[in-house]
Amino acid sequence: MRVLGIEGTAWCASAALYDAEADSVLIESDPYEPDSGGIHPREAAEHMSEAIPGVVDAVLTAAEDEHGPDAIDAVAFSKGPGLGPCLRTVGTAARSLAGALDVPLVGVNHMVAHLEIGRHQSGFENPVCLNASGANAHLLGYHDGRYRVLGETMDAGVGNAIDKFTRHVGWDHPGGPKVEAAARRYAEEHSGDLLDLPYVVKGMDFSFSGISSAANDAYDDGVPVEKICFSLQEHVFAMLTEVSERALSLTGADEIVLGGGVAQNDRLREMLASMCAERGARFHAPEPRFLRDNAGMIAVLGAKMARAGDTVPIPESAIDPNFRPDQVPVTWRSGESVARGRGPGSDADGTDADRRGAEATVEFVSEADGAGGRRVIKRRVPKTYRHPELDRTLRRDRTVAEARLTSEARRAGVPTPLVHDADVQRATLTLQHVGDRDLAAVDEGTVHARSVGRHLARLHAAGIVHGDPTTRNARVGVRAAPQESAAATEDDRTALIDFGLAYHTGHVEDHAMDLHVFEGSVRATATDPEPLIEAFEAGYAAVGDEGVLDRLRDVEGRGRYR
Ligand SMILES: C[C@@H](O)[C@H](NC(=O)OP(=O)(O)OC[C@H]1O[C@@H](n2cnc3c(N)ncnc32)[C@H](O)[C@@H]1O)C(=O)O
Ligand SMILES: Nc1ncnc2c1ncn2[C@@H]1O[C@H](COP(=O)(O)OP(=O)(O)OP(=O)(O)O)[C@@H](O)[C@H]1O
Ligand SMILES: [Fe+2]
Repeated sequence: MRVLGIEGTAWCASAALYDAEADSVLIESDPYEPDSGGIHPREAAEHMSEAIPGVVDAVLTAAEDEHGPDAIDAVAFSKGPGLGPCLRTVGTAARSLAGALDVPLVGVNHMVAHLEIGRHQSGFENPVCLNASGANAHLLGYHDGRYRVLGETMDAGVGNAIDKFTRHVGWDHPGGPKVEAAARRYAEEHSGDLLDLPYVVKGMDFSFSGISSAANDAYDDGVPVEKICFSLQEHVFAMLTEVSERALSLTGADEIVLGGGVAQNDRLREMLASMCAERGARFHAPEPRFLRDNAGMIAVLGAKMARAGDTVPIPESAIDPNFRPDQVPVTWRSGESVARGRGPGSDADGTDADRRGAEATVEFVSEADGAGGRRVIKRRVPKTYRHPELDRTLRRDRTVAEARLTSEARRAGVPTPLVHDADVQRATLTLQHVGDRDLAAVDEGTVHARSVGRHLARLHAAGIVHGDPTTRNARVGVRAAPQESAAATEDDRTALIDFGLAYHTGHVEDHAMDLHVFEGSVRATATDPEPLIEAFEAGYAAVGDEGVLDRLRDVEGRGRYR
């Protein structure tokens, strides 16, 4: 099968020929380069109208010269997400070409194409996928016929966050490669001294708006631009690597593929490769021509979809500027799930064997402490992928936060482990052992999910957010609560752990994010997530503020393709 792909979601007018038998890809691209500032949608669309015919013609001529007039079996195009005016131009070109050649048309999701090219090349079966592109940043995992969004940016895409700073400094678009070059110069010429910038992760979600503004302010205050570029990269890429590691830990997957234009950055690839090497996970990043926007990835996924019969009649081939990756029915893969690694005895099964979380190693010890209770020793081990200064700060701050807020949460009526000892220097906590297993390892978890809802509502009423309430950070058992109260209630069967990302806040938005993080983890790990989510929300509503649930709907509905 040979597929002609067309891409033009924002800046890159591109056409490609994918020959499935030879597994070869020919790509012709014509980029739009704005004279000043960022991408102007109208200019970008004009560029598409001018450039698409040329790149399509080049690819079609090459195909027909080699294979004759019936060279093409299907036409695939980027249906979204992207800039509406650009998508419409490309859609029109694709429809007329499919009509003229009399072949089927395939409508491809651009973000799913960014990740499928890595899966195709690596041969990995069930990777977690990190898409680091201009307008987006998200982690995806396959589960039951869809790519679930395990985590994503709550505001700007990662490339856009970097480009926002370079625009402020007056550099031309795209800014990413210039930031990379400046950061490399700084690392070579200086000791790699780091500027402290906001570092914001919430479970597997993250935010870049604070860091872009802080970088702009630092520039206005006279901090050398190379130092800001270096520090921007160190913070932003460490955030992406941390959430990727958390996704591996949560799902039990042991493979990662990377996609998107920002993935051309050597430092990002280096951090991910080093994190994976430390965990014993496999890592793949395609070569640069398949990372930045290109029609090659559209043609490759188009061929898989066409082979699965997933073509679209021309009247139904409308573009969708807000097309999310989790809306795509994945017709070209079978039913396996990214969370397959959670059978008994595996690291993610949540029963009691020493384990490695995303941040820490956890050792289970039987302590002769009079009460005969078991303990866990949690060590936040240094992460060699991140800058030593950033690593020290994060490990110290999180150890302190965990010790303090685990205890405060218990005083607010939420079952949490007793903190026996905190060694801040070594970033090590000794905690009471709670529960028999993680909620993620339980098949019938609705009772526990309801309790997690009530627990979070109590926490929020006390002005605390958990920051990482996942199904691996809820421990369940006949009696998971530490207190020996006479009558154990239903809520005593579920305890919350891992308060390293917890903080004090009364903001509805922060409370809603806690709910969003929990629901994301349920969708990532549960076979049938909906009953758990319903029970969780009912539990929250019974104790907490309905306004937070309204805000949750708002968080979920926000279009993030800006
Ligand atoms: C929807 C679609 O139009 C959009 N496409 C897109 O964002 O183009 P892409 O080629 O994936 O990524 C471009 C971004 O990639 C950044 N970039 C390119 N080279 C870079 C480098 N060496 N380091 C950091 N960023 C880099 C650019 O600054 C720019 O922000 C998307 O995939 O989100
Ligand atoms: N007090 C405890 N009692 C029983 N089990 C625990 C306790 N603390 C941790 N564990 C177990 O160890 C695992 C990892 O611990 P924890 O979540 O605190 O580490 P982490 O590295 O921060 O993990 P992640 O960031 O992946 O959630 C938990 O999922 C749980 O199975
Ligand atoms: Fe892209």
